[in-house]
Amino acid sequence: MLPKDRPRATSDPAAPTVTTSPPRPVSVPQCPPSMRLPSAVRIVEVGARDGLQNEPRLVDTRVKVQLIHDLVDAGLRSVEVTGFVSPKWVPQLKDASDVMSAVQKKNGVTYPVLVPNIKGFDAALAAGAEEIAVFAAATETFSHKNVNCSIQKSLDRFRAVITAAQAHDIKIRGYVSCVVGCPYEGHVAPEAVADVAFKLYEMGCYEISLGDTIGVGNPKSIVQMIDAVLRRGIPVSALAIHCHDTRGAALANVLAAMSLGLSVVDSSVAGLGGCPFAPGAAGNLATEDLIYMLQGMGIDIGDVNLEKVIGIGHRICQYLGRKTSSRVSQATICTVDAPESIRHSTL
Ligand SMILES: CC(C)(COP(=O)([O-])OP(=O)([O-])OC[C@H]1O[C@@H](n2cnc3c(N)ncnc32)[C@H](O)[C@@H]1OP(=O)([O-])[O-])[C@@H](O)C(=O)NCCC(=O)NCCSC(=O)C[C@@](C)(O)CC(=O)[O-]
Repeated sequence: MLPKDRPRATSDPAAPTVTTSPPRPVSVPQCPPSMRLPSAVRIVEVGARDGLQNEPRLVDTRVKVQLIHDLVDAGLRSVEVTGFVSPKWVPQLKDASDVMSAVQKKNGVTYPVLVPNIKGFDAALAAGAEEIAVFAAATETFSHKNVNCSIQKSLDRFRAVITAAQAHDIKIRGYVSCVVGCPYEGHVAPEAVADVAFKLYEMGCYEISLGDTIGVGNPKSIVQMIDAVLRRGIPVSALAIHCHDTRGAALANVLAAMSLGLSVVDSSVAGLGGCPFAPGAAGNLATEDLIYMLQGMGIDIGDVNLEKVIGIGHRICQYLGRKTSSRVSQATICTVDAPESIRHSTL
């Protein structure tokens, strides 16, 4: 209100009445509430599976095994190895048994593998898997495109897989794809995600990874979706976030998820990846970028060596003949002449 328009407190009967209310206490500007972020985060590295499954050129089995060994050597403690899926559907992973048998497992590291049905479970078991991941979708069309059946049918298959896995003391992780958007159906209702996530959790998945498969989420839609999942009854400790970086929002989305208490984050070295049945989906959030952010914020991610992960990303990209998607990695190349502290460490 401009001064000339301000109501005048005079005895002029034409003047607007000014009601005087008791003085209000001076309000001190509040600092924005600080985000209640978890003090520790577990990174689930999915580069060897999600990262490579969409590569057009067949990757040599030895290269995959070396990649897995290197990632573990760099300090990552959950490294997804491969998928026991139909080779007709995903030819890149047809060497799943060979990769799994060649991996030299280390104590304290988990090596989950994707399993779509009992056939895949039997093969994973024979290859020595100790943790599997089943994968459902929040939309019918994506479910058909990815696993050739309805959501309900896929859950029925997973029930059989989970029962068999439990009989062998094998841990089961669950994925839900298309948690905010679907390449075929568009917007996805948070409640639809919550339904599928809860069914997987109820069946026995110890952790549910919520996948923004095509990277259309933003911090607001991610929070709304997770909120619906939490309200459905899954504890936050049983949730993980899996963001593809198609539109550059993956890191922001991870931080939004963490602000709700999520402390497990999937990522892929060099940002490799994408689902073959999700057209337009780019790679995952780059592990290098995630490490840089979390270490810089003082969040405990274990003894993970960023420099080593950057090196692994460069090597696998060189092999694949592609450019890394990791911004941290790109920045490291740009600043080769800069002081060591700027090149490699978090500021
Ligand atoms: C589910 C099926 C098998 C159904 O596929 P289908 O064609 O309906 O299966 P089927 O039972 O009719 O079998 C067809 C053929 O595949 C064989 N077969 C059947 N099962 C297996 C198996 N497990 N391992 C090896 N072979 C198998 C089976 O033996 C048969 O061989 P044939 O008799 O014709 O010679 C197929 O659709 C499939 O394998 N889909 C997997 C797709 C996939 O891997 N997608 C990528 C992973 S999901 C993802 O990336 C998203 C995620 C997890 O990262 C999170 C996110 O970002 O959202």
